[in-house]
Amino acid sequence: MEGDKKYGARADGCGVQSSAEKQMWRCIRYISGDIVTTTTTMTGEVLPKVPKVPKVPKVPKVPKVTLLSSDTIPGVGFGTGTKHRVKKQTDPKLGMETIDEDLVTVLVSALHSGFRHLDTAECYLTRVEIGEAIRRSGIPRSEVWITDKYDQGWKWKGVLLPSCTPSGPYESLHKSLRLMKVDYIDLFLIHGPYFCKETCNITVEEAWKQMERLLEEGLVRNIGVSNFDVPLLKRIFKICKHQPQVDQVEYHLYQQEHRVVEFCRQHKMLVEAYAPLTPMFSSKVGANRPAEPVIEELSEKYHVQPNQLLLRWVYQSGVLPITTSSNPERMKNTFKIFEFELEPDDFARLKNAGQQFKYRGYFDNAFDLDI
Ligand SMILES: NC(=O)C1=CN([C@@H]2O[C@H](COP(=O)(O)OP(=O)(O)OC[C@H]3O[C@@H](n4cnc5c(N)ncnc54)[C@H](OP(=O)(O)O)[C@@H]3O)[C@@H](O)[C@H]2O)C=CC1
Ligand SMILES: O=C1Nc2ccccc2C1=O
Repeated sequence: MEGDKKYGARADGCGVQSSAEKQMWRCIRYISGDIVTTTTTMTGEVLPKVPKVPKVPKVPKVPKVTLLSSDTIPGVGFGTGTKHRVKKQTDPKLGMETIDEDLVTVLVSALHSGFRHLDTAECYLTRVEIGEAIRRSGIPRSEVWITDKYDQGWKWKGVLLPSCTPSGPYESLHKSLRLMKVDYIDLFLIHGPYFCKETCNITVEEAWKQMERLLEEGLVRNIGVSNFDVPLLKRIFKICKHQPQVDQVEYHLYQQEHRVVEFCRQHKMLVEAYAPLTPMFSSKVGANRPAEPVIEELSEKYHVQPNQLLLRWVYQSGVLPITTSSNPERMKNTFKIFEFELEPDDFARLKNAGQQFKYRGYFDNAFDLDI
């Protein structure tokens, strides 16, 4: 038809497309979030360069752990707190809404190494990178488990820091969905135990009711806590309609958290371990600590590196490790932990050696060290 010749092909593929029409369709695809390589609009406006969606590499199979809710969570998590949090909080060019490109690169690398479980929190300021990295990785959102945390404010080394969302978890989660550009979170935790007038205006019971509302509205798939000792867990159990699925705590050879682990086992809650590699760092725990020779001997016996031995010990004790690294080789070598098993005697030797020394890197004023 005459008209078709003049204006080129239609979007349904009939005839020949004019360059203006091609550019219009690229432009529409760009605006709708579809990733294309064009850098200019029809009017010549320069768009930011957007990388093509990469091919998702084949990755090792990671076992999943079943929660009381019946949801299954990948057996090792990749954290965006600690070193990543410090960078985001201290670089004046970065902030809650500003993307740290280096962290997005780290996260895409972690996803392409095989991690399908990412850990963030309101106060890490890394929510924005989590959402961006998942989109750039080419991995469907539904295949990645996101854990996020409500910031109830902190008492940290004698300094009082107020909550980022004084009205509670409900507001925090809505902020999170906007920053990540996702429509649900897999697991939402109350980050810490500091419910007091100086840090936030709500009680832990009020916060839990807001968590339950988020669950009932389908905006979060699971709810839980972090850094909660038994007395605080009992307060939740006293008032809850939906019980916590998870308690994320510091857990490693030198901090075995017997009381919390026992309570969680009784209530079918999963314990997650942050800072699982702590015994490797003499800068933290000091030199010549009792587990050192055992870690060395058993790393040789199992032909693994100390980080793999420590992560395996955590996993084999029924606790899900959350680790992190900026180094792609270290990311990849994490998955070796699912390829070997510590013999019961070796597991016990590590456990017993660890119990000869106590070290807590976080929140020593919130826990009783006399375990
Ligand atoms: N709920 C809470 O209150 C808390 C939660 N968390 C969460 O847990 C996550 C993990 O905690 P984190 O203490 O960082 O965990 P880890 O114990 O896994 O320590 C990670 C550190 O170890 C280094 N590392 C990793 N592999 C090796 C190796 N093979 N040899 C030497 N060094 C290595 C990494 O540096 P490199 O990049 O050089 O490899 C990184 O700095 C956090 O990111 C956060 O998401 C953490 C603290 C508190
Ligand atoms: O990753 C973390 N680093 C921290 C330091 C202080 C309080 C909480 C955290 C984290 O969750």
